[in-house]
Amino acid sequence: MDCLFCKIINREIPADIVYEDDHVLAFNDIGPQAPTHQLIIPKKHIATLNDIDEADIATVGRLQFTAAKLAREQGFAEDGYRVVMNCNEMGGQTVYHIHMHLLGGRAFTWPAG
Ligand SMILES: CCNS(=O)(=O)OC[C@H]1O[C@@H](n2cnc3c(N)ncnc32)[C@H](O)[C@@H]1O
Repeated sequence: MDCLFCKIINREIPADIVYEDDHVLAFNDIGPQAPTHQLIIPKKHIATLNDIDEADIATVGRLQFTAAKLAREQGFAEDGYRVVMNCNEMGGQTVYHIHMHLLGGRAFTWPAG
């Protein structure tokens, strides 16, 4: 699979991993946009949000559950944080393995750019 994030899951490419379980991996983003910027990805390769099917519902929910867990563990759950998932070109997606951005440690504006 020529997928950057699958290569990280398989440890073919290094990453600063902050969480892992049977279904989900989380690691620090290489180009952080906040004091904390981590990516939470399913171990199952799903290219975009449009490719999610009924069988993936629990897995996608695990991304959000993990985001809240990481926010609590890193001390910004109560202050507040941003989670973002981008879909396809106009959504800004550049890595075609779905992932939830967890951004914390600063205030975020709305609407997002
Ligand atoms: C523009 C948003 N595009 S995106 O929503 O598709 O997000 C992709 C994210 O992956 C990050 N990224 C790319 N390569 C690596 C890597 N090797 N390790 C960690 N993070 C990476 C980018 O910095 C980017 O924030």
